[in-house]
Amino acid sequence: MMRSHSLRHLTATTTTISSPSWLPKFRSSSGSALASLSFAQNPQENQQQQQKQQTQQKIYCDSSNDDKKSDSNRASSYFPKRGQELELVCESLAYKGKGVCKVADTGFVVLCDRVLPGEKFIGRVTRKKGSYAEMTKLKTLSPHWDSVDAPCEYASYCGGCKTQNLSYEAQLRAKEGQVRDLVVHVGKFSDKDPEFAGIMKPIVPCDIQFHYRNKMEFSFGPKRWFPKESLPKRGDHIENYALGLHAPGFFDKVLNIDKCLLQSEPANLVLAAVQDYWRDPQLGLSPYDVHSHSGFLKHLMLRTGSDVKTGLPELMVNFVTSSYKPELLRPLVEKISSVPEVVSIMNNVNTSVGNTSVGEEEYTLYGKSNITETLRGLTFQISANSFFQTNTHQAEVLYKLIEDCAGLRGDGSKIVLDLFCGTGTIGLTLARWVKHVYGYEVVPQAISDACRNAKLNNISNATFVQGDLNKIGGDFGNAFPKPDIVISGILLARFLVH
Ligand SMILES: C[S@@+](CC[C@H](N)C(=O)[O-])C[C@H]1O[C@@H](n2cnc3c(N)ncnc32)[C@H](O)[C@@H]1O
Repeated sequence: MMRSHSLRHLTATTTTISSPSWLPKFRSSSGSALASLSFAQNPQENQQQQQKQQTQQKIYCDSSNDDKKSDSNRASSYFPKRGQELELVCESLAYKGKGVCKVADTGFVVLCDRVLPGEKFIGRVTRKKGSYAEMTKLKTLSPHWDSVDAPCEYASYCGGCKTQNLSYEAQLRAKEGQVRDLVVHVGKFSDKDPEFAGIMKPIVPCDIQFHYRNKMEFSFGPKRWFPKESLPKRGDHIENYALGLHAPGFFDKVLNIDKCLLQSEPANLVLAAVQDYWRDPQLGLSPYDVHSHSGFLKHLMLRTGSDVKTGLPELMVNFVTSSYKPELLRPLVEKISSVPEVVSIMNNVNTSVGNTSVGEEEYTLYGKSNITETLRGLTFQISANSFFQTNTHQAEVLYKLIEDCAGLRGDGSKIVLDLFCGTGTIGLTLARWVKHVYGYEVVPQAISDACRNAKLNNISNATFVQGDLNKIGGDFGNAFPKPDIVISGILLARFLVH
């Protein structure tokens, strides 16, 4: 890792955006000052697991270059037909949790949802996508390694979680593989480079695997979606309407759920209270239909923060509706406000036909218009549409890691540039150690949150500027002194290399 006088790029997450023209301005002269943070690798790889992987590779992967060449030749001439059934073995997990499989003898790549590394299964080809195909799983023939019982009753078909039946250690390894692939193939770093370990940090597992999410968004829908294996039988009583999470890959299919293991217990109490009441015909509430664009209730967003003084959870409930009709929501608001943790009930009105939850107008129906959270000893006010790291517990760990990687000596001499700063949380947690923080972000509300949060924490050495970083000109760097540390919360690894 570079010493503090050279420029560092700290990457909290990696995402594809094009490299803007101004970036070279901020590259260090040595060109290698990179501290990329990755939540991706378990350093204590279990030996047995490695053996399993090696065995599996022998069976399913071609490792020699010659084999790869002939594989790609065979793959280019082979294409499975739509509807064709194939017996495959999942080799690894791709981004978003799809299983990567190769058709025997051809090397042709097929992606399949809900299969896990090592699992042998029969699947049906659903569509062609460029040089690969997608399929759905029909039947598992032999289970994957590291199989565990998923604690959530909806896990096998809910779009919210895809790998709950894979042990946490295996999930970490899969994520590590994905980040490594990005860093190597997109970022063009060599994992053979002795300095690679300094570029891609080892994964830091989270101590809590459930009830960690501080924000969940559920959708309302006119019809409940059922997976094939649990379709209702003739004569079954089926409640109308749905409130829950989407079926994987479908914006218009809502799986009704009463409880989500990702969110806090108080958030589950609110979800249960809404489920219990919103269908009451006397309320006259209707779910929004994404096809006919009729109906009132679009989304239910639940955010959990904590009271700064007591540390106890505090909750924001945000109803996203297609029009402003507060009288329709009043009975629900009365019921939900009786949950002691609820301190804020908001209404975002979104009249567009899109599925987004950010309203053109926002109203406070009960209590305050934001909730609070504490991070690295600072207090943050979070409004309905503010970006805030969704795992507060792990954000604490991540931000500590950023502080450590930045190697700040606390002499107040450094300039920090916090790109894609959201509500400014990373920059603000560093502000106490540096001369000045400059934050850039496209969402105006996030910028006003950042400014408010700076004030709230008596931080005066931070400047936040609203703007689209994809559209800035060559004079961008004139707006602030040459930075010593560049943080980018949304970044393509390639960005960092050249
Ligand atoms: C993943 S969030 C990270 C926020 C912050 N760095 C943090 O860790 O809390 C990414 C942020 O990038 C912002 N963003 C996305 N595209 C942008 C662009 N073209 N210009 C400026 N900001 C952008 C988003 O609005 C969002 O707040």
